[in-house]
Formats: sequence, C-alpha cells, structure tokens
Amino acid sequence: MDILHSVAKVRARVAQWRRDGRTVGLVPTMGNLHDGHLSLVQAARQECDAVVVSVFVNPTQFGPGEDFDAYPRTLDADAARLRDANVEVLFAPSVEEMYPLGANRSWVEVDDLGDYLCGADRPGHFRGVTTVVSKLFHIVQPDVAVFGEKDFQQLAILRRMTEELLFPIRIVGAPTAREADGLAMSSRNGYLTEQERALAPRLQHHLRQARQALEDGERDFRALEARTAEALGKDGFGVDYVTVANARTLVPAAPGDRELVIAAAARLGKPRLIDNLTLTLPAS
Ligand SMILES: Nc1ncnc2c1ncn2[C@@H]1O[C@H](COP(=O)(O)OP(=O)(O)OP(=O)(O)O)[C@@H](O)[C@H]1O
Ligand SMILES: CC(C)(CO)[C@@H](O)C(=O)[O-]
Ligand code: BAL
Repeated sequence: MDILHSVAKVRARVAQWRRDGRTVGLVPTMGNLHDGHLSLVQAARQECDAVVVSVFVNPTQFGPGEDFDAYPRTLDADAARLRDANVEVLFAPSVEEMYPLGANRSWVEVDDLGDYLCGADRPGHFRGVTTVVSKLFHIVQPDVAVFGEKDFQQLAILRRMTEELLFPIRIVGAPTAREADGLAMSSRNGYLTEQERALAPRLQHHLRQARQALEDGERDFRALEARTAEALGKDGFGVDYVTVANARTLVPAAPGDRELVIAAAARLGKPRLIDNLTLTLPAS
C-alpha cells in the first residue's frame, strides 16, 4: 500500500490504473479506523479492482465549538489496518492540499434533505461534507464510493448530490457495524468514560423499542418520539433529537408514510452519538 499526500500523486496513480483497465473504489473517512470503516473497505474491494481510502479530518464540516482540534488522528495505526485489508492507496492530504487558497469560497450544497435531524443541529455541516466529498470525487474519479448507513442523512445527501451533479459514480451504502452489545461503532465512542460506555448501548435499545412499537401498530409518530426521548433522558442522555422520518425525504413522518427511519442523536458525556433503524410499515 502507498500512502500519498498530494492530489497530483493520487491523480497519477489513478491514471495508471485506468490505462491498465482497472476499476476504482473510494472510501472517504476521517480516520481513527474501526471495524465499521473496514466493512466499507470490504464492500469497495468486492466491487472494484483498486481501492483508495482517504483519511482527512475536514475542517469545513465542523462547527464552532465542535471537536475539530481534538478529533483523534491516528494515521500510523490506520495505515497498518488498511495495509492488512490490502488497500492499494491511503490518501492522507493536509488541509492546505485540500483547501489550497485557505478560507474556502466555493461550496457544493444540496438544498434539500438538510432541514431536519443532524442538519438542524449542525448548521453548515453538510455543506462541508458535500464540498469535501466533491473534491475527493474530482481527485479520485472513482467508479464506486462507499459510505455507511450509520450516517443516514449524510448518505441520503451524498446520493442526491451525486445524481444531481451527474458524477458518474455509483454510491454504495454499507450497513451499520455494531459492537457485541449493539452500540454502533464510531470513532467518537473513544471519548466515552467506562461508565458512559456501559450506558451507550441504551441508545440502540430505545430505538429498537420504538421500532417494535411501530411494528405493533403505533401510528402517533410524535408521541413515540417524545416517549423515546424521555426514556433516553432518564438513562442520562442529553437528547438532540429523536425523529421518526420518511426514509426518502427525511421529513418527519406523516400518516401514510411506509418507508421510515427512526433516527436519534444524543450526547453522553463528551460525544454526541447518532444511530438509526429503518423499517417498512405494511400497507394498511
Ligand atoms: N459503525 C459503522 N458502520 C458502518 N459505517 C460506518 C460506521 N461508522 C462510521 N461509518 C462510515 O465510515 C465513513 C467515515 O466515517 P467517520 O470517519 O466519520 O467515522 P465515524 O466512526 O462515524 O466517526 P465519528 O465518530 O466522527 O462519527 C462514513 O461513511 C461513515 O458513515
Ligand atoms: C464523508 C466524510 C469522510 C467527509 O469528510 C465524513 O463526513 C465522514 O467521515 O463521515
Ligand atoms: N461521520 C460524520 C462526520 C462528522 O460527524 O463530522
């Protein structure tokens, strides 16, 4: 595996692969890799002849007061894991390489799907994500790019961006990888104290309870959200949102919606954890 830091070197490597007739997969990450990231790499591996994983903590998707400076940067350990996974290229650019003119003035923004869920709590976040992912798409020009369903709204927004901006790239969503106790894997789980870590799976537990209630016939979505938020609060979470949403539009679900996502973001000590479950209601 090669670790490349410059846009020019990645472009040259991909051009060589293209001359050799090889297909290319891209897995964008912010590093501090865990088994969830590795499952994305496996998915890319299955689809493509050569895999690029990017590790870049993207400043433009962090809001003021968020953890840009503290975000774990563990490039040596990440490289070792990616080497074991037979990745061809690890692209680890500097901020200057990705934002050559300094303060960014050119943005890619999806003017939809961002009004609810994390978009409501993190103004500007998804504009930073779509901008940096567009840059990565232009640099690598992959056939396939893989993103996790754990970041459900991010995946929906990136699918929309890819389709509307006519990127000739197939977006693959990978299922959420979980710890044995159900907690969704996340780099930010590393911020949890031992006591918080023991509580953290309760987020998934309450989402499962909510899904069960829907399967059992609950149709008052707002009441279910309130009950779930209250249960999380009693467990010690600071709840940012619990929303039963239309899985396609991400708008809070209305009567008649059948493809649903139950999504939540909740703070537990330092980190803000997110998780979601999807379900399809039977036709009534
Ligand atoms: N548990 C997981 N299962 C599947 N995919 C995941 C999981 N966690 C993260 N991903 C995906 O990995 C990619 C890179 O995410 P990122 O580097 O932000 O990891 P993260 O663990 O989610 O970190 P953070 O704690 O910042 O949310 C994204 O597409 C994300 O959806
Ligand atoms: C897609 C991404 C790598 C863009 O910085 C980031 O938002 C993430 O890690 O999910
Ligand atoms: N996985 C989402 C990246 C972020 O929280 O900034």
